[in-house]
Amino acid sequence: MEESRDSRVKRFLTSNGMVILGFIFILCLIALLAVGLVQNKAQSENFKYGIVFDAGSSHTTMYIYKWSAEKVNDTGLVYEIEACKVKGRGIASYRNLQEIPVYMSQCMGRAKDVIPRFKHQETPVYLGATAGMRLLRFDNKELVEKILSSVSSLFKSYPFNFQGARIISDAEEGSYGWITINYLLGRLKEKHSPKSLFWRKNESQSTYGALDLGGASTQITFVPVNETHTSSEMLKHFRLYGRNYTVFTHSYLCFGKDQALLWKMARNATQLQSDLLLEPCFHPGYTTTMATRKLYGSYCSRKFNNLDQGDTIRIQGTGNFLECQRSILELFNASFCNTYDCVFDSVHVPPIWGKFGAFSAYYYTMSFLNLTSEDVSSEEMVTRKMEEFCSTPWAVVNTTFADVNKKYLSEYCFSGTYVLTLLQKLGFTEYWNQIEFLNKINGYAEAGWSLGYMLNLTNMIPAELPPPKPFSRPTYITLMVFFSLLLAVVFILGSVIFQKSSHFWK
Ligand SMILES: Nc1ccn([C@@H]2O[C@H](COP(=O)(O)OP(=O)(O)OP(=O)(O)O)[C@@H](O)[C@H]2O)c(=O)n1
Ligand SMILES: [Ca+2]
Repeated sequence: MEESRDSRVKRFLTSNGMVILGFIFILCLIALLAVGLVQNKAQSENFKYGIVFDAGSSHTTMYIYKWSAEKVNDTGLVYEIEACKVKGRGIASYRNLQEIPVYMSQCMGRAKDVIPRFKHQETPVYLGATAGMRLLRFDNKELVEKILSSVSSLFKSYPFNFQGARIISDAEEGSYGWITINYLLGRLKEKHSPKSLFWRKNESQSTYGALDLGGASTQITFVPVNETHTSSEMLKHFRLYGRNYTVFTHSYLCFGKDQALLWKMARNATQLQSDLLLEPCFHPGYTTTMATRKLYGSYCSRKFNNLDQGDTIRIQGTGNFLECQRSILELFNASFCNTYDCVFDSVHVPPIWGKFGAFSAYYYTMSFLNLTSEDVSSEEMVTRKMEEFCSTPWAVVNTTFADVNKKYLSEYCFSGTYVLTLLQKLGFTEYWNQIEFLNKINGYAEAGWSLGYMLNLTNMIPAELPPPKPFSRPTYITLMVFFSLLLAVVFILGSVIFQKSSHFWK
C-alpha cells in the first residue's frame, strides 16, 4: 500500500516535471529564435541598383551602384559595380541628335547585362549634366533642350525607371561631390563617442573638403570655421544622420582644365603677328594646329576673338614652366577684391583649413606626374617636378609614355602647372600636405558628384540617425548564450529524468 502511494507520487512528479521541462524547453527555443530574429530581422540580402550618367563637358560616364536594401543605413555600403565610358565627347558637343542612341546604347546595354532582369523596372536612372551644358545654355538654349529630350526619349525606351535628365546646378555639383567623399570616407556617421561629444562644437571638423577639377569648371566645397565674410548664397545647409553641416561651395565656370587652356591660348593669340602661337605650356618640339573657330568658339574664350586671323593657327611648344605659370596667372583676376583676402573671379573663399580630397583632373594629373604620394608635401616639390617635365622634349615624353592617350599626354605640362597655380590661388600654399588626391575611395566608388546625387535622390542619407538595433552587441550575445545554456540544461535535465522514469517503469 505504502509502495504504491510512493510510486504514484513519483509518477506524478515525473510526468509533471517532464511537462514543465518541456514547457521551459519550448520557451527557451522561442526566446532564442525571437532574439535572433529581432536582431537580424534586416539581414537577408536584397540588393538594389541605381544608374547615374555623369554628363561632363569632356565626356559622359555611366555609373552603376549597388547596395543592400536592408543595410542601407550603414555608412559606405553603396558601391560602384560598373563605370562605362560613353563613346565620343561630352553631350554638349552633340550636333547630330540621331547619333545619341549610337553613343549611349552601348552603356545602357551594359546596364541591362549587369543588373538582374527582375530588378530592371525598379532601378532608377538619372542623368546630370554639368559645365559643358551650362556653357551651351548661354549660347543655344534650344539645342540644350533638344539634347536633353533626345537623351530622355532614348532612356525611356529601356526597361529601367527613368527619373530625368537635367543640368545640375553649381551648388549641387560641389555639394554632392562633398557628400560623396565624406560618405565613402565614413565621415558622416562617426560614432557619438564621449570624445566626439566633448568636441561637439567642432564636430564638422571631421569632414573632408572636396576639390573637383573638370574640363569646363572647378568646384571647392568645405565646412568653414568662424566664417563671417562669406555670402549666404555660397553657404549650404544639410542635416545628415542627425548632424547639421554648413558648407561653403563655389563653382568657377571656365576654370576647368580644358576651358582654361583654350581661354589662355586665345588670350595669348590676340598679340600674334603671324599664325604661329608659341606655347610655353607644351613641350619643346610639340606642334599642332587649331581651327580658330574652335579657339574662339567657346563662351570662355570668345571675347579674345581676333577677326583678322585665318581659319587655323599653328601652335608650337616651348616647354617653359615659368612662362607657362605666368600666362596661367593672368587668368586669375583679383581686381574685384577689396577688404578681405580674396581669390580669382571676385569670390571670397573662406580660409582653408582641415583635410581636403582632390579628385577628377586633380587626381588624373597628379597621379600621372607621380605627385600623389604623401611624401610630396610641399609646393616646391611640385614646382621642381613641373620645371623638369615641361622642359622635356615632346619626342622623349611621347616615347616614354607611348601607351598614354596623346591628347592627355600633350597637356600634362599645362595641367600640372594649372593644378599648382589653381591650388595656390585657392589658398593652399601653406596647406599642401592637407590635400589627398583621390580616385576610387576605399575600393567602393569613384569620387565625384554622381554618387552623392543618387544618395540624395533615393533618400539614402536620412536627416536623422536611424534607430539603434534593439539590443547592443554585448546584450545580444549575453541573451543568446543565456538562452542556449538554459536550453542545454533543460535538455540534459529532461533526458536524466526521462531515463530515470523509464528505469522506474521497468
Ligand atoms: N586620364 C585622364 C582623364 C582625363 N583627363 C582630363 O581631365 C579633365 C577633366 O575630366 P573630367 O573630370 O572627366 O571632366 P568633365 O566631368 O568632363 O568636365 P566638367 O566637370 O567640367 O563638366 C579633362 O579635361 C580631361 O582631358 C586627363 O588629363 N587624364
Ligand atoms: Ca565633372
